[in-house]
Amino acid sequence: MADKLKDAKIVFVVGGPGSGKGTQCEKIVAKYGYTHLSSGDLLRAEVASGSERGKQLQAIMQKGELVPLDTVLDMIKEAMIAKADVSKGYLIDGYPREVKQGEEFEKKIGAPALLLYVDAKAETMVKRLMKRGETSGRADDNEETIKKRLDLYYKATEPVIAYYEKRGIVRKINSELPVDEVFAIVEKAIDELK
Ligand SMILES: Nc1nc2c(ncn2[C@@H]2O[C@H](COP(=O)(O)OP(=O)(O)OP(=O)(O)O)[C@@H](O)[C@H]2O)c(=O)[nH]1
Ligand SMILES: O=c1ccn([C@@H]2O[C@H](COP(=O)(O)OP(=O)(O)O)[C@@H](O)[C@H]2O)c(=O)[nH]1
Ligand SMILES: [Mg+2]
Repeated sequence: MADKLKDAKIVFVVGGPGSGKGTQCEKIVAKYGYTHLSSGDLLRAEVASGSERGKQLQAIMQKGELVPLDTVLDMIKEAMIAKADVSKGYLIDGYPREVKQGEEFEKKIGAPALLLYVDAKAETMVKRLMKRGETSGRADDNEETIKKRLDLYYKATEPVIAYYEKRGIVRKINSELPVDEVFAIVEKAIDELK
């Protein structure tokens, strides 16, 4: 376990593609000063750097598949350590994607205090992503890749929620509501942590 991160407050933010994880994380950062680390954003930054590794990642992400576990975990850990002296807590957004990723995270970094489960209907998520795709420039915001991301979410990521539910740290957030109403529920869950 990374020594610097021993006492870090860790929140996993899990939900389907386009469920609103990033939107809620921004609001948590503004109010609580947490450090927001989106696994997808970290991967996209590597792609944008044009590195050899980035090129391999791009091919995987374009297909809506999962990048090897160690790659993502190393990136998250590095980013966490870089903020360890100033961070009030960490939002780990879009991770774990599968139970194994959660187990590895806990071995190498630490245990989450809370899992925010951002929940919206498949139909809602597809609609939001198609709209976002008009302006996001994200190579994976297209109909075909969205479908694959959704399938993988239900198959690989939903079991993560069941896994942490057994530990009693899951708070389910209905993200069908308007953003501010969703955030009011999120606030309650974060406030319970203090
Ligand atoms: N009506 C409504 N729209 C939302 C809400 N949250 C997010 N959206 C919209 O849905 C789209 C996707 O939201 P994101 O926060 O990017 O979703 P995400 O879960 O981070 O998605 P990925 O980056 O694909 O993992 C955005 O264009 C938002 O404007 C919400 O609570 N209500
Ligand atoms: O831990 C992760 C996080 C993301 N990804 C890849 O990055 C893409 C975009 O992830 P993000 O969380 O940004 O968006 P989402 O798929 O939740 O809409 C995914 O489809 C995966 O290909 C991955 O492989 N492992
Ligand atoms: Mg996001």
